[in-house]
This record gives sequence, structure tokens and C-alpha cells, in this order.
Amino acid sequence: MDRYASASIPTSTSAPPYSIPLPSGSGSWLFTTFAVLFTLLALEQSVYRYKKRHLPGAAWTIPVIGKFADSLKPTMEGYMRQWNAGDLSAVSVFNIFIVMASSNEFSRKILNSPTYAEPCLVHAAKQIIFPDNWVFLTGKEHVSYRKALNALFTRKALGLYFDIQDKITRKHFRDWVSPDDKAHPIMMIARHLNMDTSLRVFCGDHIPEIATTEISDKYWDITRALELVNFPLALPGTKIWRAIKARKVAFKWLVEAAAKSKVHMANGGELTCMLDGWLQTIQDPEWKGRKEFSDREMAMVVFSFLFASQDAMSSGLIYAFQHLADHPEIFAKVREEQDRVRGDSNNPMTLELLDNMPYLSAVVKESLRVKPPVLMVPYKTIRAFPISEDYTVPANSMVIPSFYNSLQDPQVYTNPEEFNPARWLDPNGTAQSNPRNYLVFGSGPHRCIGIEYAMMNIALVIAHAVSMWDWEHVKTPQSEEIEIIATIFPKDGCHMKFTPRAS
Ligand code: HEM
Repeated sequence: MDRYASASIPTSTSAPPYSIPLPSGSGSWLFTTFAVLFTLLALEQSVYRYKKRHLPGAAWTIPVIGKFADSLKPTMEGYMRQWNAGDLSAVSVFNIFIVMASSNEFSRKILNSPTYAEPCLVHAAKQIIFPDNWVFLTGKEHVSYRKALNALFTRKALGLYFDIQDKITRKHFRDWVSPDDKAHPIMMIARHLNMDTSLRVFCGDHIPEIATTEISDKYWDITRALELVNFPLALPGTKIWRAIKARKVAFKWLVEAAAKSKVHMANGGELTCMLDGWLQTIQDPEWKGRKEFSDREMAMVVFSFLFASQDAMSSGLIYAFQHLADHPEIFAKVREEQDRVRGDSNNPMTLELLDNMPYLSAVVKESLRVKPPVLMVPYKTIRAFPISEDYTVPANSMVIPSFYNSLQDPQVYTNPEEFNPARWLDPNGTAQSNPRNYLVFGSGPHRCIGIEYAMMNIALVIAHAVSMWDWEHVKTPQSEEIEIIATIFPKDGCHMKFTPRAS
């Protein structure tokens, strides 16, 4: 048997030049396996270093998994270290090369360069909300699909949703007053309120009560799977596997709701929800866009809204409670405005009333700035992206604009950590004159479609709670710590005690 294999290192004179002795039989296999592994690992490091070039970030990547452990348990401190390392910095997870952008300039550039980068959301998104969901469309196709969906967020449509939000919030609030005179975490009840509100706004009574409870309970499995990069296979027991099971339950109800809405509208029914409004719009003879959407397509759109909103809205709501409870002087101003503009808290809220509550709107805007629910949005490069004069992000990399530094920029927001709604009331102040820094809802062609909806819903919930109750936030050592589960939450779930208003 030939005991020599060709290689580039010269050895003894008895051997052919440029060859090294190799063991025989199973030893030879072992040697080959090691050689291949060594070459692959060396290649992995070279590719990482070649792509990273001079960007800050670990000089070497952990073989195969890279920074997977960090992405499983992300911390605010870890992200801040990464963002503060440089306006652009590099990291690798499962050999996905990732460039993080932390400055306003680079983050906006990524969001506004659709020819170079498109959203890929988190790794599991396509498995959970279907690869053919409209949110994954790009270019002209995306623009035209989104244009049609804008009809679901007109002022008239928002007026209908506001009525529904008002009723659902009052219904849930009956159970929020502390029955035992103790504080309780509001994390899960706020999520449930939000899910019920969303499903009623989107599907009205075309979805039964039992479905809202079932979807709300199962949705946590979807939230848990929204890590930046997951274990790649949806094997039984994995987070993605559980999320897909939860999606199947939710999606079945949404498809049924779309079918019921079609029957309802075909029979000349009243407008009761977003699905009804959508059908009415596309049946209008004046409507120039597409006129047919299958039940599945409509359900996918509704599911994309749930997916985009459930965690972000819950985070926004919970922090609005925490911020207001911790600032009694600001709470008092919100209450004063409510009493003055609305009078009795039993009076329903309307969009017109909300227009006359600038202080409440400033509170919502500021709360979202101080604790932005979405810290970043993963995009991927579709071609080499010359993002700066001295760095080009390679094609097929993940490139992640982050919003935190823009929202905490001391040049724009004096004392950026301070919760100060008044900064939004001065039309000539730096906050108002730098709208480009307010990246809470992203920027560019994929900017959040539900901005007005989201802001008005948080405002409504807060307005009712301020008018009806006195609040107490029982602080714990974890109140100021941030838990990152898709979006951000106070680690203790925000312990609140609500009691009927004394005065
Ligand atoms: C406080 C609540 C919310 C926050 C902080 C938030 C934030 C965001 C952000 C950061 C993006 C990515 C933007 C980009 O890539 O430039 C986004 C996209 C999106 N949001 Fe929201 N969002 C919220 C509520 C909602 C609601 C209530 C809905 C629907 C009713 C919604 C629907 C969407 C959709 C569909 C997209 C993708 C748009 C596209 O790709 O064209 N969001 N949101």
C-alpha cells in the first residue's frame, strides 16, 4: 500500500520529494478526517477575518457556532458593548457573518438602501409566518402590496379600530384592579389585553372568544423563538418547532375568520373589523388595485400584523405604565389633561378627543424613545454593500441597523436617559427638529405600517388607567433590568397595584 500522500512539505530523502509519511488503515482515515477538519476550521477563520477586515469585533470566531451562546441569552449590556465598539462592528453566528450598525447615519443608510439590503427579520421568521408572506416581498412588488394595505390604516379605519380598542380595554380592566390589595406583575395581563385587542380589531366577531384565549396562550411559544439566529433545524422540542405548532393553531382560526368575513360582507353586513373594511375597500368600483385575495392570503396579512405587533405593543404598554408610575408629577399632568378634555372617564375616547391631548401623545412618544421595544431589525445584503468609504459589507451577510444609540443621542435628546415628555412639546426643540433620530418604528420602505395604530392604542390604555385608578409601582431589584425576549421588558414583569381613583 502506498504509505505516502502528496503534500507540500518535504520530508526524508527516502521518500519522494514533497511528500510526508501517513499512517495506514484506520489511522489514515483518522488523519484525513483531522486534516479536513483542520482545513475547514482554518478556512472558517480566514473567511471571517477576510470579511471583517478592520471592523471592531472578536479577532477570531468560535468554531462553527460563533457567538450563538450570546444570541441565546442576549443582554442589554452585551448589545451596548457591541454598539459602542464602533459605528460598524462585526460578529459571526453559525457562520452567518453579521455587521451591526449603531450610528444614526449607518442605521438609516441600511434601512433606506433597498437595492443593497432587504429585511430578513429574525432567523425563524420565514418558518413561522410562511416564506410567501407579503412582508418578505421586495422592490416594486413590496411597494404595490403595501400600498394596498395602507387602505387598512386610513383615519376612517383607525376610528373604527379605536372604538373596538376602547371596549376591549374597558372589558379587561375590570380584572386589573387588585383584588387582594397587592401588586402583581402586569407582563402577562398586558400581553393578553393586547392580543385580545388586536384579534378583535383585525377579525371582530369572526373569531370566537375561545380562539382569542387559545391564540394568546400559545403565542408565548412564538415569542420565545424570536432569537436573532436559532438552532437551524426545527427538530421536535426546539423553540422553532414549538413556535410552528403555535402558529398552526392561530392560523387555522385566522383563515376561518377571513372566510366568515367574506360571507358577512357578501350578505351586506355592517363593518365590524379590519377584514370587513378590507373587503369593502377592494369591492369598491373606484378601487384600482387587486380585487381578489384568498382566505389564506388575508390570514397571512393578519398574521403578519400580529407577528409584528404583539411583542412590540406589549413592551410599549408595560414600559408606559412603569414610566408614568415612577413619575408622579407627569402622571398628574396626564390626569389633569384627561379631566379637562374628556371629563368623566366613562365617556368613550374618540380620535377627535385624542387629537386634543398633546401631553398624552408626548408621553407615549417619550416612553417609546426611552425604552424602544424594537432595538434593531435584521436585514441581509443582496449584493456587496459599500456602506462607508472604507468598508463594503459582503453579499449575503446579515446587516443589523440598531436604534438605541440614535434614540439616546445626547445632541438631540438632552439628558437622554431622562423620561421627559415636555421635550416633544417644544416645536423648535432639538427632539422635534431631528425626526431622523426617532427610529422607534424604523425608516424607509419597510417602516412600520402600524405607527398611528400603535401610538393611539397605547395612549388609549394609559388614558383609561390614569383616569380610573390610582397606581403604585412596587419596585424590585429587577425593575430597572432589561429582559430581551424579542422585544424588551422590565425583568420583574412590572409589579403594579391599581386601586379605584380616590379623588
Ligand atoms: C409599539 C409598537 C410597534 C413598534 C415599536 C413597531 C416597530 C416596527 C419596526 C422597528 C419595524 C421595522 C421597520 C423597518 O424595517 O424599517 C416594523 C415593521 C412593521 N410593523 Fe411595526 N411596530 C409596532 C406596532 C405595529 C403594529 C400595531 C402593526 C400592525 C397593526 C405593525 C405592523 C408592522 C409591519 C407589517 C411591519 C413590516 C412593514 C414592511 O415590511 O413593509 N407594527 N415595526
